[in-house]
Amino acid sequence: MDQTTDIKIVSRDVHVYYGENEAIKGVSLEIEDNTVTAFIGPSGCGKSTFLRCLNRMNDTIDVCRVTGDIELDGHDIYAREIDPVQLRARVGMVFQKPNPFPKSIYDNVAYGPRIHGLADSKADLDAIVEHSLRRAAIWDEVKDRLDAPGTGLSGGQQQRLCIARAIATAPEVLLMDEPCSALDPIATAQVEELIHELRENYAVVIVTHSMQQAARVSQKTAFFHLGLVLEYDETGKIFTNPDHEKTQQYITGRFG
Ligand SMILES: Nc1ncnc2c1ncn2[C@@H]1O[C@H](COP(=O)(O)OP(=O)(O)OP(=O)(O)O)[C@@H](O)[C@H]1O
Repeated sequence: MDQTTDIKIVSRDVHVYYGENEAIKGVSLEIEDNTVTAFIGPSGCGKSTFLRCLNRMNDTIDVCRVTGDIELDGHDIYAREIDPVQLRARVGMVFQKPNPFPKSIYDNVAYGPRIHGLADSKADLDAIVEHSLRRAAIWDEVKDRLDAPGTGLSGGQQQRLCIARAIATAPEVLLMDEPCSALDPIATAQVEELIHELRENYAVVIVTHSMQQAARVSQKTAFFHLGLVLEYDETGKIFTNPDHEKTQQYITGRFG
């Protein structure tokens, strides 16, 4: 069997500054396609900051400055000709708190395809909306009320709607910043199951505070500490036999 995995994103010597504060201090990492990669590490070590570099969400923070290289399929995402809005359609993001637009369920999902001109007709758009909601494992729950407001759904449903919204622009990468932290255990299990399935089509990168979640959903894990990646390996290795003492201390709950 062919064991080679395509590399989707490469970062080289990435540094991130908020004003004078250096939050990321030289991170080089290769993120594989069709793989769930977990970012773990103590609070404030830079996981979200680094995640936001991967689709240039940090551009929206005035004091934030990024140096180094990040390539998606071999192309520099910080190159002058790259439109960050187009980039974010290819590298979608799901946030900690479900944040549906104050629009109908249908329009939440249709929004991205509309602004990116991905549908030629109403039938096309309907098909994209249905496909995205099915892919996000929420179609059966909402198909009879597509005109109802997205904000009226339960927290877990809202998060799956946000995942459907991210999928609707046909991204290649999905970034998830603690996507289950506002969800109850049942909704968390549904989203974790979904993450597992999404790996078939996307490179998924998830920031999580839950060791159990990282162990359950990811194949690769990066351990962040004080703005550096101290260890990056197969998830099984990180959780059973890490190379670094700090990783061992963190996964066994001795700090963080
Ligand atoms: N918008 C911002 N403006 C200024 N400093 C920021 C901003 N966002 C993050 N920082 C700082 O950057 C550092 C890394 O924060 P970041 O949120 O990336 O860490 P994290 O590992 O994701 O933390 P947590 O697990 O608590 O979410 C911290 O020192 C934080 O205070």
